[in-house]
Amino acid sequence: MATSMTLDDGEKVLLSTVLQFQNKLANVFLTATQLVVETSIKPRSHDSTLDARPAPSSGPTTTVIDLKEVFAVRPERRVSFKSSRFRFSSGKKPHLLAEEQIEGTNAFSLYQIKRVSKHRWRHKTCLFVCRDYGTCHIWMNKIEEQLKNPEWQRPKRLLVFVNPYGGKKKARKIFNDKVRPLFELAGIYSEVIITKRQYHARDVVYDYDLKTIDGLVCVGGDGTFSELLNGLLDRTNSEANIEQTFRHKPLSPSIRIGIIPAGSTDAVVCSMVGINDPITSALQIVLGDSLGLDVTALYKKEEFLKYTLTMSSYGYYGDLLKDSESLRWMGPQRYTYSGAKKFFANRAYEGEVSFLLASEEDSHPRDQSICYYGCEKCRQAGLKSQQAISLRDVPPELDSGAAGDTNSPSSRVVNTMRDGWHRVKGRFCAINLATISCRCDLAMTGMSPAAHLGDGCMDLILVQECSRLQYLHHLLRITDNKADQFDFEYVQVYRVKEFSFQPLNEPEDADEGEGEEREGCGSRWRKHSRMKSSNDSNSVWNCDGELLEFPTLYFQVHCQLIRMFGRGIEEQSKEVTISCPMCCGGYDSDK
Ligand SMILES: Nc1ncnc2c1ncn2[C@@H]1O[C@H](COP(=O)(O)OP(=O)(O)OP(=O)(O)O)[C@@H](O)[C@H]1O
Repeated sequence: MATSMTLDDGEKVLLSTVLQFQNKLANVFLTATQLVVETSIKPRSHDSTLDARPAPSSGPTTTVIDLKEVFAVRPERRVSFKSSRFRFSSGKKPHLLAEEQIEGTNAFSLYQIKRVSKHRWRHKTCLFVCRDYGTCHIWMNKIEEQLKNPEWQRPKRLLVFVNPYGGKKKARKIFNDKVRPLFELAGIYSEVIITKRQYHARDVVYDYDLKTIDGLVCVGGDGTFSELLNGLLDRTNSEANIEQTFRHKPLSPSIRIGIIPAGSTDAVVCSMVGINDPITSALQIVLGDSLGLDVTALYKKEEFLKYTLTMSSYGYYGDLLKDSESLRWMGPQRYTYSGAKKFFANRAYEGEVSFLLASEEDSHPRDQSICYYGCEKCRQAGLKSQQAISLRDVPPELDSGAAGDTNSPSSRVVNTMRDGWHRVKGRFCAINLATISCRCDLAMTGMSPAAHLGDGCMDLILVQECSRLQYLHHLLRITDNKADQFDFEYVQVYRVKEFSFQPLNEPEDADEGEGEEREGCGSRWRKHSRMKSSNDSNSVWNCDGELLEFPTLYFQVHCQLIRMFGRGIEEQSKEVTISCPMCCGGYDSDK
């Protein structure tokens, strides 16, 4: 069975035999990355070992299975090898008529990803029947060996946090019914922690022996993920003696994080996968793909507060969050209710935003280039940030004088300062800063549809004071997949690297000396949600769904600081809906 032949594409054949596939005899060739099945063949009658014929050329009878998308190989019940006696029992599932005269099985199934509509993944099984037990054993072992390809970095041990409190409170069920079976099938051991309180996940991450696991998984919403992210980054910095001072350079953790959506918004998952579907996310973790995500460091003036990843908003979304906090009993509906309430209030807040524009080559939020799987912009940015890691530019001089106006619309003044910083003074209904596109059920293309996952930039969206009707137009466009939500005179959007906001009336610090401090930790971890420094003329910040009640903040984005399990959004046109009753119908993971 072992062979020295190669396929047409030059891949070395590791194993080749005649097997039974879809009730037909087939030449099957295994390489390090593929299983090539050539059907419509007759075995040579004189060949008692049923060794395969020469390498197949691709044609209509050739099926290529990409092993990168296979996550398990499992024995099946024994089946007659003779194709005339190979029959299915009733129904879709290929339960086979067993012939159990010889001990051990002669059949195995491959568990492979299948793409269904709208970025949704499921899995299918492909059954192969061998002539005898020995052949089956050799095939299964050899395939398992290839699935352990170290380049694919598939996790074997995971620490899983399940938040039973977030979203519709279904995280536990989602994990047990939909995720755990897939992890077990893929041979992944998972230690499960059900979170008991706020910051439980963060505290565990801080103390856990991370060397014993290949990744962290959060079954929850953006808030739970944010806790893991912050715990992990704080710990990584602390262990590397990096002080989280103003504009510090955080170190990238070596461990990856995966998210199974079970929250209210699930913006991180939607932006990474294109859909909030627990099975799809579980399958992406199982396959071990990696994705670098930008992370934004957030400072209160010069004091480091935390890292954020989705959206930080002042004005409308800040007020909305504040109002919805006491309505958690309503579940995700609370956001719709508070959203309507704050829309009718139609408040605007006065202040000054300063930002450092991304360079031209970093693209623009309205260039309509969507961040898809294999995104070239993110790849280039990742390379660039690796090279430039030690060549950080000088800190901004926020107080330096204005050097001139750029494209200043009548309603405001945009000043460019000597060091490339821009400044806009005005009254704003909303100031939104999106590190990633922030897709969710209500806004399927996201708050900033062309934002990238790992280009080292944030999209700054400024909505100037406007009428209710005008604001409604803008909001409706966000929920409309095809319309441009930035195409209004009162909306400006910029791609930026750094950003700061100063309200017109700086409130006095009410939280000096308050807040929780974590001992033995490089950084100070405060309970920011308790921090209050607002007054009536100011709004509050909604940072990744957490309320920060003082307005003067500074943000700096770090290119691909965290590595996630996932592959990014696949372009719809490349997705294929596979419907194969012979081998795919039986073991759908969504059953
Ligand atoms: N057992 C628990 N009891 C109370 N709060 C908890 C518990 N476990 C975790 N939490 C907290 O629940 C908060 C909300 O969780 P999460 O973000 O996952 O859900 P969500 O807010 O509904 O979803 P999203 O953030 O996507 O809108 C987190 O900040 C987390 O600290």
